[in-house]
Amino acid sequence: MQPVLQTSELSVTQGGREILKGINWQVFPGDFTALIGANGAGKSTLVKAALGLLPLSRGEVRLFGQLLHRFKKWDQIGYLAQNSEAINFGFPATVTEVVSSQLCAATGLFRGPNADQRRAVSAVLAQVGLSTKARSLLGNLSGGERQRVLIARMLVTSPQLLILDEPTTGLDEDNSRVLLELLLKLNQEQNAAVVIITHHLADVAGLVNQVYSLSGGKLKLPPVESEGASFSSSEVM
Ligand SMILES: Nc1ncnc2c1ncn2[C@@H]1O[C@H](COP(=O)(O)OP(=O)(O)OP(=O)(O)O)[C@@H](O)[C@H]1O
Repeated sequence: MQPVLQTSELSVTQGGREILKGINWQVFPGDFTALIGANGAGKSTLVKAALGLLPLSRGEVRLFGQLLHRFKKWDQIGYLAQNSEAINFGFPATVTEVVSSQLCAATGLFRGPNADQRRAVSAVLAQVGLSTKARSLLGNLSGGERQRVLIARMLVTSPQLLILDEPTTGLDEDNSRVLLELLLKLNQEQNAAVVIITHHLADVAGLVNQVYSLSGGKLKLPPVESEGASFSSSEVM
């Protein structure tokens, strides 16, 4: 089976310091992976580098088998960055417009969504519990609702690889559970690969089938046995 994400000897240097040191990592269709590690370990750096958002100092990345610089099918990948609060939510757009904007690559920026796309937007807003807010301006939403708009935007293209950087930050207990259940459903029913960066392993322990730990610039499978997750003690080579 071809990995949807593969890094080979990936190294990243930031501010003169080597943050990631020769990381070999593979994510396969159907994987549900947690990426854990202390603050500053380099988790966000790893996923950003894997998505071409940061330069590599060494190594290579393949997405769906393609070298990163040749990869074009970005609608196959959904990425939710950390700290979505940094996004300009004052922009005068409605929830529907923001989610629809993700479909622009298919329709062109100045053409409205077609009937299928409008249905997809409605469906994804229902999935994240925002149907009643479809016409609301972003600026009038709570922090948790904004986070759910970004999640809906990420999901509307039905990506096969979902990467979420601490996605439950700002969500209450109910909405965190709804999001994790939705990710599990996409994983199980559509075989989507999910990578979730989290500091709350207990919240995802029953969902994930592997846990990688980042420490000292290296990626490891931690030596833990847990129900619902298979871990081994080896370092990922
Ligand atoms: N632009 C930058 N210039 C210099 N150093 C940076 C830059 N961006 C990140 N770093 C450093 O890289 C290291 C890894 O940061 P990163 O955000 O990837 O960690 P993280 O594991 O995601 O942390 P957290 O759990 O706190 O989100 C940190 O020491 C950070 O200070």
